[in-house]
Amino acid sequence: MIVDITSWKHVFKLDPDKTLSDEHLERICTSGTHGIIVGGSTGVTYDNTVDLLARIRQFEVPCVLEVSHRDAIVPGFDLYLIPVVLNSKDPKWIVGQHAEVLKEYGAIMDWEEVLAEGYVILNPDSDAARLTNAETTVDVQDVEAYARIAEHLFHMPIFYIEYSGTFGDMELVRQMRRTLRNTQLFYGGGIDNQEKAQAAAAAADTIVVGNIVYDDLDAALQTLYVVGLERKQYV
Ligand SMILES: CC(C)=CCC/C(C)=C/CC/C(C)=C/CC/C(C)=C/CC/C(C)=C/CC/C(C)=C/CC/C(C)=C/COP(=O)(O)OP(=O)(O)O
Ligand SMILES: O=P(O)(O)OC[C@@H](O)CO
Ligand SMILES: [Mg+2]
Repeated sequence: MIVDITSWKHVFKLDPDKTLSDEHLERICTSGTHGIIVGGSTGVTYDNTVDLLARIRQFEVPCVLEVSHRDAIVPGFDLYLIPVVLNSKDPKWIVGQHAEVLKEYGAIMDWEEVLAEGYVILNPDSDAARLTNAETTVDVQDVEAYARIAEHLFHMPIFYIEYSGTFGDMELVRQMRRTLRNTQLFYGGGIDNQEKAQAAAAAADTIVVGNIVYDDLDAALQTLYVVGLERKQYV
């Protein structure tokens, strides 16, 4: 199944490197969220990705892989999201890793199942920022330029403002929504209650809820209400 992400308002991001009980996984997957992104910046392996995919596949929710490591490209996901870190100071995270992988898979890939994500990583204290050597000292004009590069130069379907681990600047997110025409705006980082979910959902097209799933599942499920998703039996 190839999923249509353009209607996604809310997704959970599950990290193969973290532990989630069967009961909690069921509550997430049957919550009414529009999709599950499997991904993380560190500790993601082929084995822990296969394991998480198999567990999620017990449920009907769309499940996509956000590729973060070449050794963890697992067949069987509905779609593959490929991060391109536009504010990285190291080309390895913009095209380098990608070129290495495409030397191996390029000729046999089904491009219909792959979407590029133009990332801007803005929390300097996150693993993702450290790993990719992201330039996080940026202003609204810088981020706007990245948004235009993503949409108009690279024709990327997704522009992702990433504050992983902390709640970001919603005025900046709103401004990027005004700047983008067709590219879909993802926001992720620090959404850990209804109020923050409401603010992020008002600013971005799609909100991504990650860490709170592991820290406080009930709070994670509360983030669904504000995007108008149905209350399910476990909430
Ligand atoms: C055989 C088969 C199934 C083929 C399918 C086709 C396919 C998918 C081919 C791959 C094509 C391709 C071009 C792949 C690129 C491979 C690659 C390794 C790219 C590099 C990606 C990248 C820039 C990774 C850096 C880390 C990053 C930005 C990850 C994104 C997710 C993210 C920020 C998670 C946050 O992590 P988390 O741990 O939750 O947060 P903290 O930072 O706070 O810890
Ligand atoms: O884990 P949090 O801070 O919710 O961030 C979600 C997601 O954007 C991480 O890639
Ligand atoms: Mg991590």
